[in-house]
Amino acid sequence: MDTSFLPIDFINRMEQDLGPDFHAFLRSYEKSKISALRFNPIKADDKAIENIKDMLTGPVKWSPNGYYYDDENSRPGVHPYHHGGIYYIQDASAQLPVEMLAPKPGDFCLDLCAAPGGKSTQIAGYLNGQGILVSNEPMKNRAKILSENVERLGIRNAIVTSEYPDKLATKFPEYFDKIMVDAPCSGEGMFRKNHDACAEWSLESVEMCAARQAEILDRAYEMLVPGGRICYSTCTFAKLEDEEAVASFISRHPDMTLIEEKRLWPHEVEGEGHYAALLEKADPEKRAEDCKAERETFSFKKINDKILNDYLIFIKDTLVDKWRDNLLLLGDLLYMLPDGCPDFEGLHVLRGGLFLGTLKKNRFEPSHALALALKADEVKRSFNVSSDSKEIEDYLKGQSLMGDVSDGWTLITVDGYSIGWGKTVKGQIKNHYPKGLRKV
Ligand SMILES: C[S@@+](CC[C@H](N)C(=O)[O-])C[C@H]1O[C@@H](n2cnc3c(N)ncnc32)[C@H](O)[C@@H]1O
Repeated sequence: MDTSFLPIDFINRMEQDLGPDFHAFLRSYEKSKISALRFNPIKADDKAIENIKDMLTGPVKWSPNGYYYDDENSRPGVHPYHHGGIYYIQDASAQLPVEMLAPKPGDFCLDLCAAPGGKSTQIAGYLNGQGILVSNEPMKNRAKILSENVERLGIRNAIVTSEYPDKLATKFPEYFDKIMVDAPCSGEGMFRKNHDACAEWSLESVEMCAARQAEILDRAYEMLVPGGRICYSTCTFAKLEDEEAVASFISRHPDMTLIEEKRLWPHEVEGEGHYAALLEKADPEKRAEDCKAERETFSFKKINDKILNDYLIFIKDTLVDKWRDNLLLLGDLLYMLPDGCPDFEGLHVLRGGLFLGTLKKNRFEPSHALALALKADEVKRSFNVSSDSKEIEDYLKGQSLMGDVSDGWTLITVDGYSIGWGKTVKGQIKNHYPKGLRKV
C-alpha cells in the first residue's frame, strides 16, 4: 500500500496511539472512497428515496436519513433532486454529531462553525420549521456558500451570520438549548480522500488547532443555557484536539458533564475518521426556563400596507396562506423571520429567516429561496415535470416550458418537489430559474 503521502510525524503518532490496531488503520488507506448523502426531511419523503433507489447502495447505520451511493455509476450532484434540495451530499461519518446532539422542534440551536452547511441543514431537518437555528461561519466566502445551501434545502427558520464566536457570545449569553461546534481542525480524517490536506499538517498545526478549539468551546459555553447541550466534533484523530480538548474544557468548566464520546475509525466503519463528544451543562438552580423566557427577540415594526401593496397582490394571486406575519423589509428586500427570532442587530447577517423576494417598481419578484421552501399545496399554481424528462433538463438550462396553467407566478415542481419559479403567460411558462444556477 502506498502511504508515502502521509507525514512521518503523523504515522509515528498514530502507531503510538493505536497500538495493535495501527496496521488495520494503515490498510484503510487502500479502501476505495465511499460516498454518502442525506435526505432532507423538510422536502423529501419515502417516495423520493424510492425514486432514486438505483443510485443508493445502502443505509448509513447511525443516520436515519443517510444513504451511501454508487460513486462510479451515479452523479447525485447533478441530479435535479440536488438542485431541489431533496438531499445533501455529506460523508457518512460527518452525519453522526447532529444525531448525538438530537435537536428537536422548538429548540434554539446554534451551529457555530457551520460552512458549508452539512450539520446546519441536518439540524434544520430535525427542527422541521419550529424553533431557531443560528447558523454561523466567520469566513465571509464560506458563509456565502452556507447561505446558498440553507436556501437550497428550503429552510425557513435559519439566521445565517458571519461572526467570530466572541462577538456572538456577547450578543447571546445563556441563549441556546443546543450548540454544534464542528471545529476547524487539523483534518487528519480527510487525508484519505484528499492527499493535499497533508501539506498543511504538522505537529505544531495540531497544537494551534487545539488552542483555537479551546477558545471556540469557551465561547460556546457562554452561549449555552443551563441544562443545554453542546456537541463538539472534529474530523481529526489527534487526541489533543479530541479527548484531551474535551477533558481540558471540562476542567475549565466543571459544571459540564461528558454524556457520551464517539470515534468513527476508517478501518472500522464505512466512512471517514470522525470524533464527537456530547456535553451537558448542569442546572442546579433550575434556571433554564428563566433564561429561555429572557431571550431577547426581534422587535418587529409594522410595515405600511401601501409599501407592501405589490407583495400583497402577489400573495393573494399565488399563495394559499396569508404570509403576513413576521415581515422584515431591508431596503427593497422582504424577509419572513421565524417566530421567536433573535434580535440580530449589530451582527453581520447573510440571511434572516426566509427571503421572500424583492419589491421592485410596481411589482413583487418572488425569490428562489421562497420557491424552494414552498410545497405544491401551498401555491395556487404549479407545474410538475418528471425528474427523467427533457422538460426538467430544459428548465434547469433556463428555457421556457409549455403547460396548461393559468397566467401568473407558477411553482415548478420535479416529481412533486419544488425547484424554482416560472411565470405563465398564455400557456408559455417563462423561466425564472436563477441565471447563476443554470446548467450550461
Ligand atoms: C469542519 S468545518 C465545518 C463544517 C460544517 N460544520 C459542515 O458540516 O458542513 C469548520 C469551519 O469552522 C470555520 N472556522 C474557522 N475559524 C473559526 C473560528 N475561530 N470560529 C468559528 N468557526 C471557525 C471554518 O472556516 C470552517 O468553515
